[in-house]
Amino acid sequence: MADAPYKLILLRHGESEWNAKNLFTGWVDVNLTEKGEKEAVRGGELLKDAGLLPDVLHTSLQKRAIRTANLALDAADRGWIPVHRSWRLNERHYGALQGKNKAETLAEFGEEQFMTWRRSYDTPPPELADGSEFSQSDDPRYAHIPSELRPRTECLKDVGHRMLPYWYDSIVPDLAEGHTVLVAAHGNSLRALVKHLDGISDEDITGLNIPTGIPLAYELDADYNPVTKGGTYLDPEAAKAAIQAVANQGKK
Ligand SMILES: O=C(O)[C@@H](CO)OP(=O)(O)O
Repeated sequence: MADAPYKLILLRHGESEWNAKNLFTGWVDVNLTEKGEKEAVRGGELLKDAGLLPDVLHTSLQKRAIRTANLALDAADRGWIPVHRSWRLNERHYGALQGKNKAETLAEFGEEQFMTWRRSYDTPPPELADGSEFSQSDDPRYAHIPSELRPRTECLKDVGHRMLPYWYDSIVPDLAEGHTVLVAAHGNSLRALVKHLDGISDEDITGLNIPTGIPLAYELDADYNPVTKGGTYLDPEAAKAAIQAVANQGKK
């Protein structure tokens, strides 16, 4: 289609071990649960059924996104496509909340503070000390990032700042070449990308949640703006229920 030349698919990883335990995760590199693996396979089947076959994959450096992409692409028989990975697609660094239980945090600090940390645009949680058991300060996959750029906590605004250079420098050039691009990433790195694509305000982004394992397809016009705001979930009914479940996290 001439007026919608570019195809982009966003995929949040399937349920992780720490999603299942209701823990703030961020940069901690947890694996998928069995349910998460099934969600990833189903995500790939949805791509195949829709005839939306990725030509190139971009992922974070975290195994829940990497494994989700691999399982989904295998299910769509596209495990062979080229892949690029970047820390810039990682989940938001959750600072000192990493490893903490969401329900306990809500009970300890109250709903306003909890939601400010979880969903406000520009208030990060307290920093996580280097050397903490939940810190990635010694993780070799991040050794190339200069210390002053390596996050110790992030709000969504910070995620946008570190993610968007990757969008412009690495993902847009693949779209420009006519590739159908799959981005396998995380709840908050994808919220930052959707905010940018759909032009969502700092206030309204607090209400946006991304479900696990359900592909969100965008057709983009010549200026890389969505033809349909918000894109299209390939399983809209399942997405609706799963979005509500993410929004309610902690409140159980
Ligand atoms: O814990 C996290 O890293 C994220 C995603 O699972 O949680 P939340 O949806 O609360 O931002």
